[in-house]
Amino acid sequence: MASPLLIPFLTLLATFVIATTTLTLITKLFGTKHPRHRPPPGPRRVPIIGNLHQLVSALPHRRLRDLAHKHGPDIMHLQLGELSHIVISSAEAAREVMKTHDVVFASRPSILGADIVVYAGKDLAFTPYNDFYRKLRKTCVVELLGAHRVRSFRPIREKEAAALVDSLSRSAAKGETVDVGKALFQLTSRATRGSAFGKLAGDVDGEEFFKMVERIADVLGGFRVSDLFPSLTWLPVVTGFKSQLMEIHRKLDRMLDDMISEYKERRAAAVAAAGKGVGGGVVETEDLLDVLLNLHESQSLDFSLTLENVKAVTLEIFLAGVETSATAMDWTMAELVRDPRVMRIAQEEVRRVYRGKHVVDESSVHELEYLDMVIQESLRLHPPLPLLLPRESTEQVQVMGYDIPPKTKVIVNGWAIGRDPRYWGADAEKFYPERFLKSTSNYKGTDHFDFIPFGAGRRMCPGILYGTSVVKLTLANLLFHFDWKLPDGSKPEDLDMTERFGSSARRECNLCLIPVAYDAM
Ligand code: HEM
Repeated sequence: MASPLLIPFLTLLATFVIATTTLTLITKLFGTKHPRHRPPPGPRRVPIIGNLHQLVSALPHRRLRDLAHKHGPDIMHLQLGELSHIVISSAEAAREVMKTHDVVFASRPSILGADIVVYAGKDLAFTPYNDFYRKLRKTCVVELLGAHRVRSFRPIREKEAAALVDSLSRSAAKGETVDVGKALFQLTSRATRGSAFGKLAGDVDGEEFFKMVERIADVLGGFRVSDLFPSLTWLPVVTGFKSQLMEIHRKLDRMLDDMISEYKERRAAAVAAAGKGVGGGVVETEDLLDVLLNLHESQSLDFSLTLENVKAVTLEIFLAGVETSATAMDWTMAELVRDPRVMRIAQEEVRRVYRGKHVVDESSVHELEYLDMVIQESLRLHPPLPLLLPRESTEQVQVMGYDIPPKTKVIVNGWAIGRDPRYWGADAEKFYPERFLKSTSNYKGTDHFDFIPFGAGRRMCPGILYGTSVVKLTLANLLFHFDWKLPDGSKPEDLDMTERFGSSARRECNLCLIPVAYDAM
């Protein structure tokens, strides 16, 4: 006979076995509701510095592409100092970051240089994604960089392009070699100065201002140890980096204050002359500083645009617009000189469209379709900001099936995506503008995410129209009025295309060429 305890024991045992099996089954079936954290793949890291040592020996966008090939062709995790980063290297992953989860990734991480120099959160490019940012962005897009405003600056662009042609014609007459890269940088600087504060009497030293802007661009470019180890607050102090930033900020702030004072005096005089009394009416807007000061004084926005915002945005237009546009033109000219076939087709087009005219103005630039493809192809191979601008996640999210915690820094390798054979075929590295005849990709970045020189989504560059207008008109002038030769009998294929990484990915060597005047008659 069975022990009286045996039946309850067996019942208990059976219940336990059934319960455990059922629980295991349920966990297996529905376990995805509480998945384990699944980080993106990435190379092994070492204590303290993480993967930082793997970025030192090459240009960051190239090194990141090589690492991504090995460890995560779509998305890769890197620990840079104290900060967790993801690197996006495919169009599919870029779409998830800049479209599917655009709001989650619309913030920018804090960067010491930007915090100190660009008025800590009062600007556009480095401000976190918040209500203030959204309102400022809308104002900039509508009031400063929209089609209407960019059209109003057409005379400035045409004047600067004509001045460059004059100066090159003088060099051509003497058979001189010209530093074309430098000339293009001066042109974008002057055109931006004209649009931003063209009405200044000139007392504010333009040269000095540009030198300061260049210094900021240098301190904002690349990866800074002080940004990667934010807990070491003493580091930028002992290295002198912080005081260097403060000095740049103080100087620029003073220059911007002087500009604003001059503007205010001139505007007050104009208002008084119109018999309206000081501060009584809105002065007709012309340049960007005028527009910003009008918005500041009239309080017509649904947020308060402070004088610090005015200064930050003015500064940022120079920071974001001058070097990027000049770099884009420099690369395009270098590619054209290296490829006489493409140069010939582009020149034939512009010389046909402007036949019989002495001046290449903006009236017919929209007809230059081949030149458009040339510019696109150059931006594909040489995006001036190869890693766009850094972003930061604001909440937990999944990208390509991997878990990304909040406050993860995001690097989008637009350069690698633009050269990826998965989207651009086996000849992805070749300069071949005709590929855009068939391609439906364009730099608006909203379709395929395989060509994003201006970024995409909420943080996309708001200066596309402004930038491409300068680039296209200037190049059309260079191609119409001149043929181009390399100095010292160098061959096109010998042109050095080495890059250097800074605030933008420029060419390492200056582009020195001999202009030969073309007789259009
Ligand atoms: C060929 C010329 C240019 C290129 C290649 C370029 C490229 C870019 C890129 C890649 C970004 C980051 C986008 C992202 O994070 O997704 C950006 C942002 C920005 N760009 Fe441009 N840019 C150019 C010209 C300009 C010009 C002319 C201006 C102004 C006059 C400008 C103003 C800005 C600003 C303010 C931002 C920050 C936007 C934000 O964070 O909301 N850019 N640009």
